[in-house]
Parts: sequence; C-alpha cells; structure tokens
Amino acid sequence: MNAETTSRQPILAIEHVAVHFGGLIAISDMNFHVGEGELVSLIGPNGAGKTTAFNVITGFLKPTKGRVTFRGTSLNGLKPHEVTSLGLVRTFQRTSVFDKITVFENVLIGLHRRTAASLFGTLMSLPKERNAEAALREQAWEILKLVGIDHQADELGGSLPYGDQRLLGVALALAADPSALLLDEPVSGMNASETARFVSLLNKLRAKGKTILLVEHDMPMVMGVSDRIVVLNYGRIIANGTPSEIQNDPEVIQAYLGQGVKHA
Ligand SMILES: Nc1ncnc2c1ncn2[C@@H]1O[C@H](COP(=O)(O)OP(=O)(O)OP(=O)(O)O)[C@@H](O)[C@H]1O
Repeated sequence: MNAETTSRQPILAIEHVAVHFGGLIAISDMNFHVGEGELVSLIGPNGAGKTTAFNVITGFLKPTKGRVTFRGTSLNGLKPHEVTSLGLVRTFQRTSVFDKITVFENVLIGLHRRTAASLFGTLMSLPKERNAEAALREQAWEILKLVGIDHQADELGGSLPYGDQRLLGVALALAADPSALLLDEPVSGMNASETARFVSLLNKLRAKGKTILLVEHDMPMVMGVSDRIVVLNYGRIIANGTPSEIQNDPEVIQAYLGQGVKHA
C-alpha cells in the first residue's frame, strides 16, 4: 500500500499537515491525496483526529504545519466562501437547513447564493430575472430529484424527518455546484433505511463524477461504499488502502479492538 498515491488524478492533496492544540498533537504529519471522482473515507477510533483533519481539509482550521491544496490552490488563509467557490463544499454534522421555509425554497436560496440573478429582481419579477429564475427553479427540481426528496418539496425544512433533513443538507451543498463534496459523519443518527437511501445517493453522485471525502463512524457503510479508506489513530495515518486491505490490516484491527464494529 502506498499512502500517498492514487491511480486517479489527485485533486485534493493533504501535505505534511500537523495540528497542535497547545502541547497536544491532534494531527502529526498527515499526507494523503483524493483523486478525481474518487470516494475516500477517513476513519479512526474516537479521538483519532478525524474532526480536526476535516476542519483543516475544509479550510476551517489553519494547520500548525503543512498545507492542503485543491486543484493546486492552497486553502491556507482562504475564507469559507472562497473555498466553496473553488468547488470544494462541505456539509455539517448539525444540519444547516432553514426550518421555516419549504424544502424547495431552501434549495432555491442555495442556488441564488452562487448565481448573479438578484433575489431583489426576482422578487420584483423583473423580466431578465424571470428567465434566470425559471432556470434556477428547474435546477432546484433536478437537485431535489437527484437527492430523492422532490416529493417533499412543499414541506417546511424543519418538519422533515432527521434523515431527510440530512439529505436536504446535501441538496444545499449541491446547489453550490461542487466538484468535490466533504461529508462530515453524514449517516450518524440515521436508521438503517435512511442510511441505505444515503448510500444510494452517494452512488448516484459518484456516477456523476463527483469527488467525495467522507468522515464517518459507520464501518459497514464505509466498507461498502469507499474506493479507498484512510485510517487515523492518535493523529497519525496508520493505513491507506482499499476496503479489503483495510479490513485485513493488523494495525487497523489492533487500533479498533474493544471499540465495537459500528461505533468504531
Ligand atoms: N479545540 C481543541 N482544543 C484542544 N484539544 C482539541 C481541540 N479539538 C480537538 N482536540 C483534541 O484533539 C484530539 C483529536 O480530536 P478530534 O475531535 O479531531 O478526534 P475525532 O477522531 O474526531 O474524535 P471523535 O470520533 O470522538 O469525534 C483529541 O485528543 C481532542 O481532545
């Protein structure tokens, strides 16, 4: 196994990243790549450094050392919206859905954020904005259908069941038209059927060529869906390989002993 290579064109590169919190080393010398169109999962026992790594990779936390680049551009010092405009979009563990407006309006607002069509002009129904608005509404439907919540378009965001709110969170991320999606524990708190729906969405996104980095606790889900898995333990990468390589890796098995299978 080679921890630094992928057979696909690398687009997200984590290079010699270290994060120190005072005297605590949360991440030490982390190196890995995510290739174009690849689905990579970052896993590890509790406290391994996954959330810290995710925050560095999404540009939310500045590393103490090293750098993260997306298509060759360093994320160091970029604001969250600047990272998004590069095509790298994250979801949050807590959903960032607007409760008091409909599912459809949620996605429409997400689309407005990245287009030139002015919300004011749309509200005033000016001719130029009317055409742009029709195109945006069409795109909103496409996203809702892709995610599988189009039948709930008229429901309030806050009234959706938990799993569907997470799906709406992905729909909002997709409204930013990302080439790479970073998903933070997307199936935590979901029941088995919600998880199955989420996995089928991930497969659809892969078929569309999206690059996906997943930080997740649910081992069976990660094993089933990933092209490659990176395992962190005590802030250090201990393995980087295919699901079957990871499942049989003695150091990974040792790290997970006593942690149970599901909540690894
Ligand atoms: N802001 C912070 N200040 C100080 N220490 C921190 C901070 N954030 C994380 N840590 C420490 O860094 C280490 C890695 O934490 P992190 O939350 O990244 O792990 P994790 O793998 O996401 O854990 P879990 O699976 O439990 O969510 C832990 O020892 C944690 O206590």
